[in-house]
Amino acid sequence: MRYILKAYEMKMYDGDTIERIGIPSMVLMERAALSVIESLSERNLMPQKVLVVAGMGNNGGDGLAVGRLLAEKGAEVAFYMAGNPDKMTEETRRQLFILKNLGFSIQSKLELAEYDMVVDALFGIGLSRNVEGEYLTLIREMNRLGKKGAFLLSLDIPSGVCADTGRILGEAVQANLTVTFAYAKRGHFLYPGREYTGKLMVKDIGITESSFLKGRPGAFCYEKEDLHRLLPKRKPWGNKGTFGKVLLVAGSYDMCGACVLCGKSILRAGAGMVKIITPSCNRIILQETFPEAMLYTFEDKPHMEKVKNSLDWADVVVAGPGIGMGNGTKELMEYLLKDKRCPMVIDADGLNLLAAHQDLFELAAERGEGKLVITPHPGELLRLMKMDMEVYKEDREKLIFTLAKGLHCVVAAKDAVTLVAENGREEIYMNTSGNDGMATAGSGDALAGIIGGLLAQGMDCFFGACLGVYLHGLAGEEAAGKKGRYGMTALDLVKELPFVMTFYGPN
Ligand SMILES: NC(=O)C1=CN([C@@H]2O[C@H](COP(=O)(O)OP(=O)(O)OC[C@H]3O[C@@H](n4cnc5c(N)ncnc54)[C@H](O)[C@@H]3O)[C@@H](O)[C@H]2O)[C@@H](O)CC1
Ligand SMILES: [K+]
Repeated sequence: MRYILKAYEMKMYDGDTIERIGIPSMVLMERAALSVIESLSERNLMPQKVLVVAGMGNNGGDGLAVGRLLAEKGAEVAFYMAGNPDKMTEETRRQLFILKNLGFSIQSKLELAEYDMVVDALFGIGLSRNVEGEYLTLIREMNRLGKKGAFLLSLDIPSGVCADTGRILGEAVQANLTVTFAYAKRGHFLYPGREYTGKLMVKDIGITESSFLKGRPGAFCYEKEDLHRLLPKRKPWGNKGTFGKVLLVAGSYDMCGACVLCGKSILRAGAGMVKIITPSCNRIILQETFPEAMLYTFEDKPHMEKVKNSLDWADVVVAGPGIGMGNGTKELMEYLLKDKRCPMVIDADGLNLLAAHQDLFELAAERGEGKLVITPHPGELLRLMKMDMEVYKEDREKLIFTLAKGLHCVVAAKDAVTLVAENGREEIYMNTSGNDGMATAGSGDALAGIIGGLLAQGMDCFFGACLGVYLHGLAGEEAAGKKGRYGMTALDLVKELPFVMTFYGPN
C-alpha cells in the first residue's frame, strides 16, 4: 500500500520534518538530488550533456543540486533559471551560491545546443496557476528538445501538471522519467497528468509517517506486494459453502453474456458457488457455457417465492448486469433491496433502476453501512446524481463522496483511474492498475463479479471493492500482455484473474 498525496499534504509533512523533527531543508534537498542520481544509475542513464531548467521555487533548487551532482560525475551541465530572482526561495538561493562557488555560471539566455538530457526543475508541487510567457516558452522548448532525442527528466512532477488533479495548467513537460520525493502525488496518476509523467520513481528522502501527526494522507493505492496480505486466506478444510454463495441477478432476453462474464468472475475470484437468476431464454446457453452455475430461470417474471429461497441461500447478492429496465426488473430490485441480510453489489441496469426510481434509491440507502457496494461508470454515476458531465469534470471526488453519503454505501466509481470511497471514511482508494484495453464490453460485469466473489469470502465492502478494482486492473494488464490492448476482451481478462491471484497471492 502506498499513499498518494495532494500538494498541501506533502508541504505539511515536509514542514513537520524540517521544523518539528529537525532535519534541515537543505539536507532534504540534497537527499532529493542524490535520489535522482541513484534513480538514473538504476536505469543505466548517465548523460554526457545536460541542460537544467530551474525555477525560483524549491523545485528549481532541486534542479541546481542535481546538475551539480551530474557534473561531479563528469557530465557537461548547462544551467538556465527562469523567473524573478526576488522570489527565489532561501534553499534555491543557497544552491545557486554553491554553484557559483564551484565556478558554474547560469546562462543569461537559453542556449539551444544539443543535449542528451534535460532536467525539468521549473515547477514542482508549488505550481498554482496556468503557465504563461517565458515559462510556457520554456516548457515548449523542453518538449522540442525531447522530440529531438533528449531524455526529459522531471523532478518531482512534470512542470505544468497540477499535483492535485493531474490537470495540465496551460502546457506541460512530456517527461520520459519523473523522480518524485517521499510520496507519489495525485497528478502522477490522474489523467492527463499520468501521460506526462512517463516512468515514475518514488524516492525516500527522509520524510516519513512520523510526520502524519496533523492528518493522514487522503488517498492510497495498492501494489503487487500487498496481495499476499490482502487476499482472503484460503481455508484448507473449507468446502464450497465456506468460500461463499453468491446470488447473481443478471441477463435479459437480449443479454446473456453479462451472466457468463459476471458469474465466471465470481467463481474465479474464489467464491464457492454461484446461482443465477435470469430469464429462461438464457438457460441453454448458460448450461452449455457455464456449467458450474446453478440457475433459477423464469418465463415472464420471476416468482418471488423462488427469489426468496435463493436470497435465503445466498451470502452475497450481485444484481444488475444486463437485466434491462423493464419487465418486472423494478419489482425484482425492490424485493432484493428489502432483504437486508447480506451485502449486495449493484451494477449497470441495477443502478439505472435506482436512478429512475426514487423509491428504489431510498430502499438502497436504507440497507445501512457495510451492506452495499455500487460500481457505476461515469454515465451511471451522473444519472444517479442527476448531474451533468461538467460537474463530474470539475470535482469527481466530491461527487463520489456525496453519492457514498447519500446511499450509505461504498462507491467504486469506474473510469481510467477508478476511485473507491465509503460513507464515513475520509480516505479514498485510487486505483493504479489496468489499461485502456479494459475499455471493452463486459469489463464492468467482470468487476462486479470479482467484488462479489471477494465479499463472499468474508471481505468487508470497502476493502473488498478496493481489492476487486485492483485485481481487475492487474488481470487486465495480464490480458493485454498476451492479447494486446486492441483486441483483448473481457473474457480474456477474467481468464487471467486466477493467475494474478496465484502469482502474487499467498498460495
Ligand atoms: N525542503 C523542501 O521543502 C523540499 C522541497 N522539495 C522540492 O520543492 C518543490 C516545492 O517547492 P515550492 O513550494 O518552492 O514550489 P515550486 O518549486 O513548485 O515553485 C513554486 C513557485 O512558482 C510560483 N508559481 C506557481 N505557479 C506559477 C505560474 N503558473 N507561473 C509562474 N510562477 C508560478 C509560485 O509562486 C512559487 O514561487 C517540490 O516540488 C520539490 O521539488 C524537495 O527539494 C524536497 C525538499
Ligand atoms: K518539475
